[in-house]
Amino acid sequence: MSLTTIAVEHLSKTFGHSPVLQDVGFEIRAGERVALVGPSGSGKSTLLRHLVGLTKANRHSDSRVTVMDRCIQRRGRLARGSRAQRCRTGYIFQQFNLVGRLSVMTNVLIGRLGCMPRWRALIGRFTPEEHEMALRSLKRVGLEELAHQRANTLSGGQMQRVAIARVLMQDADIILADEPIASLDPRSAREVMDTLQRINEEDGRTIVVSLHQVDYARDYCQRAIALKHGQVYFDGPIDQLTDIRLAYLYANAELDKPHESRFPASAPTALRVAG
Ligand SMILES: Nc1ncnc2c1ncn2[C@@H]1O[C@H](COP(=O)(O)OP(=O)(O)OP(=O)(O)O)[C@@H](O)[C@H]1O
Repeated sequence: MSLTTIAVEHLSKTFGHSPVLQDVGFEIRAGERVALVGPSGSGKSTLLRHLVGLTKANRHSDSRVTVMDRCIQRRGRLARGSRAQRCRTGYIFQQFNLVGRLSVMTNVLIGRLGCMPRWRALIGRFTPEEHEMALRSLKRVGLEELAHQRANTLSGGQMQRVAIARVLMQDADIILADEPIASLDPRSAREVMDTLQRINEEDGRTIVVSLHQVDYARDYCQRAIALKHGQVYFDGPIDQLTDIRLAYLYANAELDKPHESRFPASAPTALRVAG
């Protein structure tokens, strides 16, 4: 397997008459911790959804999304087997998406459904090994003591950590987190980011996390990909996403011109900085 774990080429997406992503391209290596930043509406969620085939690119574009050497979609068509591939990519949402009336343990076990034989998934029968695995996952996010509590009795931060434990059940090599801390208080947000960082460092799982709060990106990620108006505005080490670049990222203006490209420039204003 190559070191590149996610490759996006010429990705364009238009909703109605609104271009949301325009010729986006980048590569992410296995084990990286990448922050996806940019103003509201710049296309962060749309981009993440393309990586798992939940959204398809424009048909007429020459786009391609490859994850762990397997094509997910090409020219706006899902590749055969892309659903199975989804199992290897965990997805965490801002709103946790837990089933509130079920126990924490059952919510975590649900993460295993996509990897089980269909008949067993249909009747929801989990093996003792899967129960053990769920307990281990809960332990890793520091919530094993809450295993039998109903999910809707947890705090937001705890719910998000349960969502991370659920992703661990997939044994996914890649975790995509779409604004996982947007609705959390600062302390819970740190706990969630600490958990993601620990999983990245201990397991080498690749983490791509979209964030509104750039301070968290600076504290927890090595690299930033910044989107502006659906184009890659910056791609490089997080410490080079300077205050002035951030000011321009969030302002209605352009500062940087392409230079020192590590990958083919995907947009006329993209700044790519070699790590
Ligand atoms: N299914 C859809 N149909 C139509 N428009 C959509 C759809 N999904 C997203 N959009 C539009 O695409 C644009 C980008 O949305 P997206 O959610 O990807 O941005 P974002 O950068 O994640 O924003 P935020 O940070 O506010 O979540 C927005 O204008 C949004 O309204």
